[in-house]
Amino acid sequence: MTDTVIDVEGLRRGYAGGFEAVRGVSFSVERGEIFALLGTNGAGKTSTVELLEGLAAPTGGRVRVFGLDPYTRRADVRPRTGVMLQEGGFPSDLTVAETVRMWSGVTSAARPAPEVLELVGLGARSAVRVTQLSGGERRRLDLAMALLGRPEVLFLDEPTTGMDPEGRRDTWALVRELRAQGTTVLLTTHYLEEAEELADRLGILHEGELVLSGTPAEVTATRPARIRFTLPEGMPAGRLPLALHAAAHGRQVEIRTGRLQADLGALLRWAHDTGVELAGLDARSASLEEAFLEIARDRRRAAGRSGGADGTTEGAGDAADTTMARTR
Ligand SMILES: Nc1ncnc2c1ncn2[C@@H]1O[C@H](COP(=O)(O)OP(=O)(O)OP(=O)(O)O)[C@@H](O)[C@H]1O
Repeated sequence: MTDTVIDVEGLRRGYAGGFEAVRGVSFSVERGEIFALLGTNGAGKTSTVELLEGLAAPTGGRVRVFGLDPYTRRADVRPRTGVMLQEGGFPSDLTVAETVRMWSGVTSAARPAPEVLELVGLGARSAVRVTQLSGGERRRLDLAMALLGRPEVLFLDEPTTGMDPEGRRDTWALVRELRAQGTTVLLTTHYLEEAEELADRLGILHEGELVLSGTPAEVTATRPARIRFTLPEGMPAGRLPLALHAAAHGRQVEIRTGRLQADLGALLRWAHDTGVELAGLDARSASLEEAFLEIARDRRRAAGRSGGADGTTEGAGDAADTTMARTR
């Protein structure tokens, strides 16, 4: 049986002045799932997450966390959630341990300071003043605060920005460990590799609309795979099997296909039968990064076609049509 922890339906957020940053977003997150919200700068990620955190009331639609309205029932919802904001804003004259203790005072059933600092890899830095921490270490401290109350739901807004590769890997391992213990995680990130590594499902926001969502594999499957190779000298690309739509630049060939296995099979059979060696043969599915960039480009192009001077993408086609079945 599923246990829906976050449920968002037709969510809208308009700001004073009339700008609508979130335009009818719907998705749900099950207990123990990691859901990533992706989008370019200004896509509406933070505006959405703030509504889930109960920091503001939506101007339209509905959000439920544990079946409760996080804005009107903030007192019930907040103690069960952990929030890692983009800017923690700690008093910088305190040490790391003092900062944790200060926060513990306003957190019910807080983890002991040494435990939470060990969790985020700051155990050895507890006596250091916050002002002396590196950017990545501050993000770890932000994460420590979010974990202090053993939350059932963790909101992570760009958690690894500023971290070095090791810090990022450590944080990913920790987030996976938390998921294994049943924590539900809603993550926003600019790092597509991070979403690919962590997310069970993800949603791509563009100008306030959720244009695509699904598992990372489902999202990348909406984009063509690519086969690349170099033909031998004197072998024209026109000799390739007709079914393969190849773009050739000299001897370098690139085939874009929605049927990777079938086309790769046909290519290899042809190469075998004709005795042609395909130098540097490389066949791969689209990466999440490619899918993300193409979706943003398609949407911009579609908006241009529909003449939406205000940037709206109402009715703008192809990417929206590929929305996955589990988007609600
Ligand atoms: N208080 C506000 N008043 C008016 N407009 C706002 C306000 N806060 C955000 N916006 C606008 O709403 C849009 C979405 O902003 P938001 O911060 O949610 O995007 P984001 O996807 O989180 O971006 P980023 O990746 O840069 O953090 C932007 O165009 C932003 O300028």
